[in-house]
Formats: sequence, C-alpha cells, structure tokens
Amino acid sequence: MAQDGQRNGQPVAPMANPEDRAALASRTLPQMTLSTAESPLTAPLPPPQASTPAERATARFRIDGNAVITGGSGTLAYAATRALIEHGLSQVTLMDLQPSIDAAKEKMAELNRDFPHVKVHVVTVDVTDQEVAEEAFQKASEIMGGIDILCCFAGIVGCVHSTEQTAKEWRKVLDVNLTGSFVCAQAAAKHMIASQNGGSILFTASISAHHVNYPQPQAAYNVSKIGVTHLTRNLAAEWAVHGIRVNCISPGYLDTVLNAGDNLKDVRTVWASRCPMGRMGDVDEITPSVVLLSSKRAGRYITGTDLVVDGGAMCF
Ligand SMILES: NC(=O)c1ccc[n+]([C@@H]2O[C@H](COP(=O)([O-])OP(=O)(O)OC[C@H]3O[C@@H](n4cnc5c(N)ncnc54)[C@H](O)[C@@H]3O)[C@@H](O)[C@H]2O)c1
Ligand SMILES: OC[C@@H](O)C(O)[C@H](O)CO
Repeated sequence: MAQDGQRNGQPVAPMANPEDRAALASRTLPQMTLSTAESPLTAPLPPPQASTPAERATARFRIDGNAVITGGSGTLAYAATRALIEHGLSQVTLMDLQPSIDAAKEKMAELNRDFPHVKVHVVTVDVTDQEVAEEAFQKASEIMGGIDILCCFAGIVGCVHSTEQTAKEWRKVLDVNLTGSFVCAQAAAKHMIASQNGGSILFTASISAHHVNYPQPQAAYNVSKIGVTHLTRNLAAEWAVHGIRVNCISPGYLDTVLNAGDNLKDVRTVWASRCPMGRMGDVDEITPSVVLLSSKRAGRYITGTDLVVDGGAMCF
C-alpha cells in the first residue's frame, strides 16, 4: 500500500499535493499544429527554371539565403561552409566561443579571399548560454537581414571511464552537444518563424548515437549525440508547420584535428579496422550530406531524419 513519501517501505519522490493534482487534472495541454497540404511553406516546389540538364541538376541542390554556422572555426564547420558557398550560399555568420574567435576570423579571411562575392561575418557565442545565444542570433539576423539556414557543429568530446567521470564534466558535454543544439535551434527558429519564410536546421550527431564506441569510453558524448537525434525528430514534428525542416547527420570517424593526436595512432587503426571501407572519413565526404539537407529544393521533403555517413561502420 502506497503512503505519502513511501512505497513498499522505500522513500519515493513526493507526489503533487491535492490542489496541484486537481490543477494537473484540469490543465490544458499545448497542442502541436500540423501543416496542411495547401501551405506554401511545405508544398512541393515547381521544377527549377533552367535550360540545360546540367543547370537543372545544379539548381536542384542550390543553397539560397543566409546561414549561421556554429562551431564556425572547427574543421567540419569550415568544410561545410565552403561546400554551402560552392552551392550558392551568399551570406554566412560563423559563430564560435570567444577563445576560438580569432581562429574564426582567420577562416573568415580565407573565405573572403576565395569567395570575394560572399559576405562572411563572425559573432561570438557560447551555445550553452541561452541568453548569449539569443543575443548572438539576433545580431546575426540583423547583420544578414534574416536567418534561413542553421548548421550546428559546436561540439566537444570527453573520453573517460565512467567510474571516473565527474558529474561536472558529464554535464559540460551534454550542455555543449545537446542543450547547445537545442538553444541555437530555438534562437534560429524564432527568426525563421517571424520571417514566415521557413528554413533548415541541421544538427551534427555522430555514429556515437548509434553504437558504443570502441575502444575509448565516452558515455557522456554518446548519450549527448543520441539526444541530438531525438531532438531532431521532436523539433521537426513541432516546426514543420512553420516550414522549418530539422535534420541531423551522423558522421563516422573523421580524419580531423580532433582525432589526429599521436596518442590516438593505435586507436585510429582499430577504428579503421572496424569500418567495412577500412578507413576513416574525410570531411569532404560529409559535406555533400550537409548540402543535401540544407538545400530548400533537394531537401524539400526531408525532415526529422538522421543521415549516417560512416563508410559502413554501423553495419558491424
Ligand atoms: N571529427 C569527427 O570524427 C566527428 C565524428 C562525428 C561527429 N563529429 C561532430 O562534428 C562536430 C564538429 O566536429 P569537428 O571535428 O569539426 O570538431 P572541432 O573541435 O574542430 O570543432 C568544434 C567547434 O566547436 C566549438 N565549440 C566548443 N564548445 C563550444 C561552445 N560552448 N559554444 C560555441 N562553440 C563551441 C569549438 O570552439 C570548435 O570550433 C562536433 O559536434 C562533433 O561531435 C565529429
Ligand atoms: O563516433 C565518432 C566520433 O564522434 C568520435 O566519437 C570522436 O571523434 C572521438 O572519440
């Protein structure tokens, strides 16, 4: 028999008091709105206006509008930004932490040199701070005249045995990778909804959302990344009505700075041997999926999905 504060003699979390229970029973739940077939934000687009098959093919994967890229000085973010620009992106704001902002400015200078027609901006953000993120997205929207595309690459990894993991470090990983993705998506969505133009939001999960990495223990990272995949579905369901598509990519092990240390030499061999394609990936093998999912036309009917790009690693 359950008593207040106890069940089977064991303490349990306190239940709502009678007044709260009555309030709970009579509460009205917020309801999601679904799109209608007539909504111009979600209806199919007419075929691209282009005269040759090659031009039509290019137009199908065209990237239009203004983009925000978080983790903007990072390896994958930079490669993705270049790919988006090569497909038509004309204005972008790179966001990163204050300590990485000089690196972001260097990336901006390289992009200005290689793509003089593209406007590149840099804004500081800490994705774990909702207020700071809202201000950063407000600033980006003002500078660019709106936000149409968000790609979230900000992320950290921590490899530690779970017996030694501190709650502080655990929270930090979840804060940056999962809460940071949510906070940025929310900040961007507010601008996309206000513009009534819809938009695309892309998160970066990982194969770590799909398996337990071997041999390095990294429970917090793995849990944060599976959170990102389900966040993707939740926001896609809620925001389709606004014409906002939300997707994520799950890259396998990449040959990036993150994985380049000499200390990881043996581990890299293990990673490659557990991949059917027998090697780690190159960032440029990930960027086409960023273009596909961010493109208003190519990605038109894709939302709530997680695209695994891993050389087959998840087959094992
Ligand atoms: N490299 C890989 O093998 C691999 C594989 C799968 C998934 N990923 C994911 O891809 C994303 C990018 O990885 P990468 O290899 O380019 O890493 P990276 O370290 O080069 O880039 C990460 C960026 O995030 C920024 N960042 C960290 N904390 C932040 C915060 N609180 N606020 C704002 N920015 C912050 C860093 O300053 C850095 O610029 C990450 O989410 C990572 O988990 C990477
Ligand atoms: O799972 C692939 C990556 O996310 C990986 O976990 C990281 O690069 C290093 O541990």
